Amino acid sequence: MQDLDELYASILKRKQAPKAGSYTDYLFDKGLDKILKKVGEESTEVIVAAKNPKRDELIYETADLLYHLTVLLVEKQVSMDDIKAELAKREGLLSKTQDRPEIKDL
Ligand SMILES: N=c1c2ncn([C@@H]3O[C@H](COP(=O)(O)OP(=O)(O)OP(=O)(O)O)[C@@H](O)[C@H]3O)c2ncn1[C@@H]1O[C@H](COP(=O)(O)O)[C@@H](O)[C@H]1O
Repeated sequence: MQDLDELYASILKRKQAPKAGSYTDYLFDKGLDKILKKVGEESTEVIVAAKNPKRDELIYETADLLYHLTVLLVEKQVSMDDIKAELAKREGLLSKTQDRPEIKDL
């Protein structure tokens, strides 16, 4: 079992200590444009899979997308804690809008 924090840590480790034959290293070597291309491709594959009745395909493609997104975050030096902090801010904002329907409807 690997959660997103562990995935981030192993990708960051590859960035700091390259390992021969690692696909992650290959992406870092190719650089930002290649990583962005993969994020775009994997996003499209998630959309296609979601239109398909096979639940397994959506799970597989989502895992691919999360992996490539995590490579992008490491490349851009954005941490999982940065993302969690942003989500936490929204949680606060959302609970406030629940008390203010005029904002929720915007
Ligand atoms: N979670 C993943 C993961 N998900 C997908 N992939 C790789 O992503 C690639 C995507 O396949 P595609 O067919 O889309 O691409 P491709 O045709 O092989 O390659 P491109 O020429 O398109 O770049 C495959 O080679 C997968 O093995 C991953 N590679 C690594 N990880 C994790 O990343 C960490 C570091 O692993 P290494 O890359 O082995 O160092 C470990 O925790 C791994 O479990």
